[in-house]
Amino acid sequence: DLEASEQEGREYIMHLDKMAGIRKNRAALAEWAYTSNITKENEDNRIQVQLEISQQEKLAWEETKMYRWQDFQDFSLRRMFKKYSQLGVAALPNDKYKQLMLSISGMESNYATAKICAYKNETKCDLSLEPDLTEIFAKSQDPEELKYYWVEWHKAAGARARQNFTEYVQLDNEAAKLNNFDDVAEWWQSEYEVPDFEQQLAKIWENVKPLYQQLHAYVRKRLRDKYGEEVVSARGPIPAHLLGNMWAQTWNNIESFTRPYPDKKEVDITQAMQDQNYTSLKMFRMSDEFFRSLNLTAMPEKFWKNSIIEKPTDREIVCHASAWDFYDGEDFRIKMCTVVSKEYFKTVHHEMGHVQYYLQYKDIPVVFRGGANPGFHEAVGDTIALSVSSPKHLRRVGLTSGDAEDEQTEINQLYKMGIDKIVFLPFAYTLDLFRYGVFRGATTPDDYNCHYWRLREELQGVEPPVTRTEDDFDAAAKYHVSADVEYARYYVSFIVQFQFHRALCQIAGEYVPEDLTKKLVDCDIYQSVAAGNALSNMLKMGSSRPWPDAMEALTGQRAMRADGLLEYFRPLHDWLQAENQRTGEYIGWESSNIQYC
Ligand SMILES: C=C(C[SeH])C(=O)N1CCC[C@H]1C(=O)O
Ligand SMILES: [Zn+2]
Repeated sequence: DLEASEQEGREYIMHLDKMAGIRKNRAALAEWAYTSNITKENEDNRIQVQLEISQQEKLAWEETKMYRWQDFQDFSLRRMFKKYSQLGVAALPNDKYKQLMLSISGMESNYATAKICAYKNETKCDLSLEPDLTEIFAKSQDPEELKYYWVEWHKAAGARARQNFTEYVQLDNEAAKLNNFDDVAEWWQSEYEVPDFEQQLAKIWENVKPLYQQLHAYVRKRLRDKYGEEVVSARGPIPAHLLGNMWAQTWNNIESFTRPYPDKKEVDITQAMQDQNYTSLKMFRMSDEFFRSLNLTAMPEKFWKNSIIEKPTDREIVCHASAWDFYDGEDFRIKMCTVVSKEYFKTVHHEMGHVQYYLQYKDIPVVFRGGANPGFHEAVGDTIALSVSSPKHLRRVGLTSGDAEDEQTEINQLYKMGIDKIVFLPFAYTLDLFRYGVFRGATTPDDYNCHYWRLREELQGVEPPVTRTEDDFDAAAKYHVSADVEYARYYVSFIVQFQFHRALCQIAGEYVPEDLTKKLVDCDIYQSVAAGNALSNMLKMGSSRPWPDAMEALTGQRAMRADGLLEYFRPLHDWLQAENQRTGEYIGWESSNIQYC
């Protein structure tokens, strides 16, 4: 009868979940071994382990089909079976599975080991993306030098990945179909468990676009003031290499010469950290201390022992920052090539946020050890970093003596946050709109680069520094495209983190709407146990319930909405509109004169 089989089902699935934890631990260890020491031997071992594990997953998957779990009464039990009823890439036959793994690791190792020759010094050809090119894009204000490095990197990491990427699309789509999806786009979107996910992304963009266009217009004017009409036009897109970042995804490195009130003291914590002899470890210790101040969980001993927080000198590793769960309840790690700078301070918090999520949900079934949706996992660390980057907190930890709060300082602060958070949204939206089109076949290999730049121009209002052709493949010059990592999660994160931040600030008594002494922009939840407990209650849920339930637990809202972000930046939006009116700057952009299709 149903009762007995439901009880049998429970015993079976709990056993299967335990075995799945052992498999995921083994897979993570093999992946860690490869990405922390890129050698052919470690790549072969990783693929060998993945193949063996996929066989075991297939057997487990066959067994789940013996249970009529759809009829079970217990919500969690049904949800566990539902998740285990989806096999994933292991549904591919062995040879195709292996081919898919090889094409992805081919792209990823190319990206991780690509070396560039120095500008005006062709004999020095050992520059890496991290830390070398990252540093150059953060500091250089020479358009020709930036153009050179932009072109070289996109050649080495983008064009060279085109063949592998084309193969990966084909094989990953086959895997999607074996999982009853039309294509990978539908598979990726199923992670968000809402039928109108793509419409929600579009709606949010419509809400944020007016603010972005105002910020874009202001920045273009300030760049034209600096580089001249020849380099930055009055009504066109902004050349992508002048925005302080290889992908123009965040513009915080151009703050020093574009901020609204330049005579106000600049808040440059990179300089302060270097002056105070900060080390990478100190940044990690400070982040850990912030989480502990909220009554959240301290990083365990193994974390400090096993993590790799600086680039090794004796081997090649994947430097792109990552946080790891080894699914045994005690081994959690971060791997990143930290440099003492404001950007990496933010990334440390971002990665520590992932590990805190792992710690909060480590005692629930393995299958539920994930973000309520992928965007939630990306939002935890950033939400904490919104408090850390407040002038109040930076003063508290001695990283800035900054002016007392006045209207101009506040606009400078909101501008600093805006060129990090607002400008990121059209970039993130572009990256997966592009890939949705590729997986759906609307974008074919001979349109890859043309469609990529068309979206970049339409949504971000940026243009390539030089002519592009289909010999190029600029999308893969971004880590997540070369590493098969979905990107809409960051778009979601940059929206929901402001809903989380607002809720936590109210719980901490740091934000009271209409109370000018308790403004959202000044909120710092540091040491608020009440806020920490509320955050913990949401994080402990993992993916055991649909994400609107998790969102409601913390914020009382059940929908992802731009209103948190728009409320936070309201004063900046008003200021930008007035400033662009004053200067007569054209809002928006006409099509580019650079040939890319
Ligand atoms: C830091 C990580 C690892 Se999950 C990352 O990839 N991020 C964090 C913000 C956006 C995105 C990027 O770098 O493109
Ligand atoms: Zn992340």
